[in-house]
Amino acid sequence: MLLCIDTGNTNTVFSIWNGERFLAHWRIATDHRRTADEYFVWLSTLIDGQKFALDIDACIISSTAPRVVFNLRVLCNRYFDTRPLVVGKPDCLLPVAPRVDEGTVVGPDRLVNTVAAFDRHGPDLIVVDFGTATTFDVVDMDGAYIGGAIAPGVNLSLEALHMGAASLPHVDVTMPAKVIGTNTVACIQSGIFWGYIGLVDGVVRQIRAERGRPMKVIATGGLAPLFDQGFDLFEAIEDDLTMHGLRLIHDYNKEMGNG
Ligand SMILES: Nc1ncnc2c1ncn2[C@@H]1O[C@H](COP(=O)(O)OP(=O)(O)O)[C@@H](O)[C@H]1O
Ligand SMILES: CC(C)(COP(=O)(O)O)[C@@H](O)C(=O)NCCC(=O)O
Ligand SMILES: [K+]
Repeated sequence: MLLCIDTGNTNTVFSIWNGERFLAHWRIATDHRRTADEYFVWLSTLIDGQKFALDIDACIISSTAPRVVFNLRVLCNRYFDTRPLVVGKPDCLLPVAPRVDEGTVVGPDRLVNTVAAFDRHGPDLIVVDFGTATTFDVVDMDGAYIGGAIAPGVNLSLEALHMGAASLPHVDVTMPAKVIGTNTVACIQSGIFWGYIGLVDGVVRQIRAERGRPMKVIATGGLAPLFDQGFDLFEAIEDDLTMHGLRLIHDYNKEMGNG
């Protein structure tokens, strides 16, 4: 079985692929101090509640938090006796190389999303990922990542308001009933919700104009459904996009005789 690990700046998701389908998805807060032993205790406890044995013989990691990778590598080596593929490292092959400015280290999550979206939707796409940051990844005709946009994530913006303004409380993101808020919480919710609708719409519009093409928009990340309530911003919402991409990249490396 293949263990796919997707580490974002906020959460890390572990998924188990049995060659045909994902058997489980488990989520833990991202913390670079967590040791390989701690990961394993946590995984073993979760596996106890399942109908399958934890029989891992391959691992692939995508991490937007570089410091976490060391302990994840140790986990794979020590407990599963495998050398993990780490997306973005030279020894992990990608079907198509990104075309960006020399020296740019593209977020591995963006490379993985690109591979997954191209596989499912073909060429000429914009992938929007609502994670810690809200990212826009542009996928070219041949499936290459060719750049995009990075905006602060929804929760990061809410947190920044609370941190920077003495009288503003921490507020949960939701779609407000009205645009004109009549109390502080409703005002913040309106600013964030309608602000992000405008942000996504605006960035997509500008990318399409720059490319001179319609381009499909695929959304992923926990907050994507919130922004899809009747606005027709996205062609599809796929919460398993990153995991699908990790599996594809693993299979591609295997086909190429790598690892
Ligand atoms: N279903 C959800 N509803 C509300 N907030 C969510 C949901 N899923 C994730 N979040 C929040 O969205 C932010 C981004 O989460 P996540 O997609 O896991 O980010 P990352 O991949 O960068 O770690 C976090 O603040 C998280 O708490
Ligand atoms: C933009 C990101 C912070 C998004 O990370 P996430 O929200 O998934 O934690 C990450 O993709 C990253 O660190 N990128 C490096 C710069 C780049 O992609 O150009
Ligand atoms: K992300």
